Amino acid sequence: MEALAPRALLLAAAPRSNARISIASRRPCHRRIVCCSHKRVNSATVSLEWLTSLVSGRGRGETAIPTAQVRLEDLTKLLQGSLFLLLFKWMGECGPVYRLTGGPINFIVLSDPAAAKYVLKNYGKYAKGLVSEVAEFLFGSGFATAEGQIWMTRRRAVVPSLHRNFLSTMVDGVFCKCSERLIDKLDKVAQTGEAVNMEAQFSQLTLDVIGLSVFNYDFDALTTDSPVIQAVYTALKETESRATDFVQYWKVPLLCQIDPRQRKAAKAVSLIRNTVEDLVEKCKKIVDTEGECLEGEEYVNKSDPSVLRFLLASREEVSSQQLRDDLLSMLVAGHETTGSVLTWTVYLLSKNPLVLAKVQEELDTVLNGRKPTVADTRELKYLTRCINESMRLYPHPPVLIRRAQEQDTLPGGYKLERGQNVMISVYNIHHSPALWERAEDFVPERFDPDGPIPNESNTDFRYIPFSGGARKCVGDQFAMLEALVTLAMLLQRFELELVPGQDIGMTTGATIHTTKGLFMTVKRR
Ligand code: HEM
Repeated sequence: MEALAPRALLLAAAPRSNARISIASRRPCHRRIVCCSHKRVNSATVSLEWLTSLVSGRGRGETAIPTAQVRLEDLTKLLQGSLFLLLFKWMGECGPVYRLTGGPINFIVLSDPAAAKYVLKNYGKYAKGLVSEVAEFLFGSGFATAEGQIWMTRRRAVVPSLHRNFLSTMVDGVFCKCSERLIDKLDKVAQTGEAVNMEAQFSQLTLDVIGLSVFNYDFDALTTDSPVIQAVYTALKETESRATDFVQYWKVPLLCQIDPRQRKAAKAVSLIRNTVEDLVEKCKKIVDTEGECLEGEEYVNKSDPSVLRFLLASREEVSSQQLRDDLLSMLVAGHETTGSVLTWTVYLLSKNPLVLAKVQEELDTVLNGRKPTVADTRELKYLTRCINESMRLYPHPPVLIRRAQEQDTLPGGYKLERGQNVMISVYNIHHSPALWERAEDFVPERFDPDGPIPNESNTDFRYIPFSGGARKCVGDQFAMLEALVTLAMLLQRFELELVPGQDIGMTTGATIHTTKGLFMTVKRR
């Protein structure tokens, strides 16, 4: 949820027509960002060391933390919205702990599992901070970004709704149902031989899944192309932008009414909120007419096992607005994340035919053409490792953000001031050659299929696709089952081949997206 397009860095680095920037070899001008006395020069030869050296004197006692050098050639990646790739490059230059700064931006970037573990396990000392502030316009007081007491109470209320009994009901009632819908759609495509954008299909499928599971509402996005998908994407992009805007102009209501970006974001948020509100109202009416519902394990056996129904049935007192914001949190957090996991897993499998063949052999042995049950998913060990490995290579989101609530010292002796923003680069940790053999290769076997499912605890925070500590993902089991069932159904039925000649670039919209889609041809097996 927190991947960043560093607008302030971008603006600071962009060679504007009247930009006054200094040449690397000259003494840096120690005034604020737009320094004044240096001549304009050919942008191609300009280094931006001045930008980073501006703050080299900042924060006494932090000298042990090197500062990343932002250069002009970094602009392309910044413009493509793939800051996380630059964070990786800077890790190579600066090591696993460094400072990233420019204009109002000042982050300590962590690519070290011990430091990440420390920060994630010390929620309280390290709050969500910046993320909560910039995402408030979307999530309101929803528990995905709320802090302190609200977060604690609401997380406690929601977690039982994702009980394993709930998940087993979901496998057939929702995951298989939505996958069948996708299969029907792909069957038609297979007959025409046309290429299909699988990224878009997975985004639609996961919206249908989260709609049914959280609200018992069928968006039917696979058939009708719901506007909610674009709205969620727009709102998350706006969250990213706000995290790195030079001037927080969006705090001024009048400017929000004028600025096209803000108007677009406001429209998107209002669409999402209205949708959630309608669904809550509908469900309330049903619950009222049925009288008191059952809770917990008994409850999930009822015909509507949605999270909303569970929360309405619970004895926990909650305002309508808080309920709506919590559900919105789940809708947004649970949609694109799983969609992106499906996209990149299918991409990786299509690039690794031997791995794909092994997956299909496992599917044929375990399922023999059947739909998977919960028990079957436990036997799909190799496919599970493919998903685990896909989330290592493509973590969603690629960075996590926290803010130090007090002065502190990280493992390794790195001192942080109170209020310091921290970026944990999950992408860097997952790609670090110091931590992984053949770090850039897709090797599902690196996680023993007969061993435990990799997580933050059994890898000592080398593997953290669902984060760790108190704010760890609440939907991790849900997401893994959803991905397993979808891929099992899809890959036993179809051969998916990448359309040749595509440039599958990466960008972020909280999760890692492709830049132009993932076009594939589909053939029945
Ligand atoms: C493979 C898919 C998914 C991935 C990779 C993923 C990843 C994450 C990560 C990394 C966090 C923690 C962020 C942080 O530490 O700052 C998180 C939080 C969260 N996720 Fe997921 N998630 C996935 C699926 C889901 C699903 C399906 C749901 C809902 C059913 C969900 C609901 C949430 C919520 C509500 C939070 C906030 C928890 C809190 O702050 O207490 N996620 N997710």
